[in-house]
Amino acid sequence: MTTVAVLGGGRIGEALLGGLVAAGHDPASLLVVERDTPRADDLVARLGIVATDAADAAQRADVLVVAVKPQDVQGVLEAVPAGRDRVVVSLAAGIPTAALERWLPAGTPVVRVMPNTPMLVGRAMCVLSPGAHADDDAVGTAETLLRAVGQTVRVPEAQQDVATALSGSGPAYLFLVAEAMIEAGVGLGLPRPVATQLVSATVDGAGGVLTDDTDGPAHPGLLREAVTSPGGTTAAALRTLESHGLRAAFADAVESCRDASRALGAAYGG
Ligand SMILES: NC(=O)C1=CN([C@@H]2O[C@H](COP(=O)(O)OP(=O)(O)OC[C@H]3O[C@@H](n4cnc5c(N)ncnc54)[C@H](OP(=O)(O)O)[C@@H]3O)[C@@H](O)[C@H]2O)C=CC1
Ligand SMILES: O=C(O)[C@@H]1CCC=N1
Repeated sequence: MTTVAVLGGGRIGEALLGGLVAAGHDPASLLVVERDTPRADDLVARLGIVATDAADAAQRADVLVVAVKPQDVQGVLEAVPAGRDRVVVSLAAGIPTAALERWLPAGTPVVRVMPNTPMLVGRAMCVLSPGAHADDDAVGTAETLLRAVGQTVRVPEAQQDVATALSGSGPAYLFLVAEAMIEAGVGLGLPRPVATQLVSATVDGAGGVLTDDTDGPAHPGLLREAVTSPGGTTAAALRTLESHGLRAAFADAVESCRDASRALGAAYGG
């Protein structure tokens, strides 16, 4: 079984490790390098994986996953000794493959990936772009790993910033919408557990309908129309949302996110 080492056992590192364990990956082949010792101990206790240091991880791993904050990536990678062949998969927002390659031993195959936290439940969207030394085998290794925890798609690296703004950060937008709906329901008198159940099931169900391609790809506009009876309740709600500029807010938010990712890349020579 492929030995995977995750450098950084924070939120996305845990989502990947937890998703891999849930998908049946042998926990003994999953290594984590996490400088926060209580957190590392907690991951070991809950997931049955192995905590180790960067040198040991680099020696043992077939795939080295970078899951630290963008500003920590250079330090983590420069501590990786040259040695055996391995694929480096970076989950860091904004950091270009050219920068990753500069910080790694010459010729290291690098795959830049924008994942998202639904990894934890096997429903990630992972957007991949290969670096200069990543051949089809290297990209295939990354895809095989990530398909255990969701879907993958390859894009040219120039599209990674927009991908970050849709699928990487996107779960946060949807959680905010869910939170706002729950609070609205509570404000109108529903008990919080009931409001939470109604909204969670609605988000899950709507997602299921949107991704069901039995009759071809679904169109969200048509699905919305199917809920909207002429002169009915949904039309009243949608009119209110449009009057508050919901579409423009999303367009601006996605652009701000794209720009933030682009600025990170620019800071590292991308
Ligand atoms: N969270 C998300 O939804 C997504 C995150 N990403 C990307 O994933 C990366 C990680 O994000 P996230 O998981 O949210 O961040 P976190 O801060 O939750 O996790 C990073 C972890 O790595 C640890 N760490 C940092 N440097 C080292 C080191 N040298 N050795 C060992 N451990 C180290 C940090 O410790 P300490 O707390 O002490 O710094 C922290 O526990 C980022 O680059 C982000 O852009 C991508 C897509 C989605
Ligand atoms: O907010 C961030 O910077 C990271 C990248 C995408 C999701 N979370």
